[in-house]
Amino acid sequence: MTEHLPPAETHAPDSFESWLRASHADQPQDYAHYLARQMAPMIRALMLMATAAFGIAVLASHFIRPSSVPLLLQLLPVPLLLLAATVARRVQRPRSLSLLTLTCVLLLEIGINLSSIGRLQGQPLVLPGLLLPVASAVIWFTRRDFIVAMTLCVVGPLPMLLLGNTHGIQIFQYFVYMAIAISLSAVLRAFMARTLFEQFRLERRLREQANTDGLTGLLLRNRFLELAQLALDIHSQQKPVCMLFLDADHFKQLNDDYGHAAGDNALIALAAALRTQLRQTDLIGRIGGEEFAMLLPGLALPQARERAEQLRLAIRAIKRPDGRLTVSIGAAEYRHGETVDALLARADQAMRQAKRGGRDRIVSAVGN
Ligand SMILES: Nc1nc2c(ncn2[C@@H]2O[C@H](COP(=O)(O)OP(=O)(O)OP(=O)(O)O)[C@@H](O)[C@H]2O)c(=O)[nH]1
Repeated sequence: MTEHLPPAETHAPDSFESWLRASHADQPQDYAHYLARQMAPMIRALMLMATAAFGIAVLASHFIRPSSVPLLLQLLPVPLLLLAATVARRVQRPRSLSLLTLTCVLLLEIGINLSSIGRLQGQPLVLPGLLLPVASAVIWFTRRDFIVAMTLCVVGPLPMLLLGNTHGIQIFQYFVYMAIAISLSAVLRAFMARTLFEQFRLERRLREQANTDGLTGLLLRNRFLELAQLALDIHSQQKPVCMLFLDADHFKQLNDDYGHAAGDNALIALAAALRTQLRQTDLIGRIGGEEFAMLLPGLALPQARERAEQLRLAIRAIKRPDGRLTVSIGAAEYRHGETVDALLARADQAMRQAKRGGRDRIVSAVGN
């Protein structure tokens, strides 16, 4: 009885869920991590700079114009700020980094408000200037980070302004200063965010190119094996997994008789034929010159052989100058505890047997 195979999905580029959707689609999470990696050193540096500037400003103003708040209390945020900067050195995740930075802004605000108590009017207005550089450090992450950071900048110094002796003109000056600074941040963010995203995409494309074969666009051996091992780890507990090893027949002859370009065209057509049979969970790679491998999660050997037969016929439909393009295929089913290399080696052995048996055929690995 013939079992029905799951339908092949035509838009599943070289799939295993389109390389776990990591290589082709724009990945907001990947991008957030990329940003965190890029921005982390600057964020830490700004935290330290703001801490040092805050400490110096509080000490200096204490000697110039002492406030009624004890100096130690005014300096209380400094160790906490240093702690936040130290923790930030180890943090990689964008959300945690953003939270730490916003905490740093909050601590600065507490310090700024503390140091303003009992001072002459207007004197502490310099300190809110420390907030923007630190708050700006996270505004690239998400729009929400931008809004939270800018709101903190505006709202944080308000107690100092409203409860202190600050007169109306100074409050007005403060808001003009903040409005200019925030507008500037918004404009910078809009342009920088686009540049950073383009750079992220470019770097990712370069990484992908390093993993894919230039001629067929399929995964190269190492990347194929890496992803195949991952797919085995994910799928092999619950369902069978098979590996096909495909090798084009008499390929040297094609090259020798009709030139390398004819051989290249045949390889491109072969890869395209493989792609048309691909499901989301499958994975294909070009693992050698005219050798291809296909991992088929969810298929036991009889079904994998059926799929191999479909592939063999699809490839047979490709014309080469001296006749039909054919492949010899070895099929092997995953055995518990086996590595992907061992599975591939068994499929390879079966393929060699198919060659010895006359080519253009499918052979299953022994022991399956
Ligand atoms: N055009 C082209 N040829 C390639 C490429 N990579 C490998 N080849 C050729 O593929 C041929 C493989 O030859 P063999 O390993 O002798 O195998 P075969 O001639 O296919 O014979 P069987 O496998 O025994 O059927 C060699 O001539 C390689 O030069 C490529 O990217 N483009």
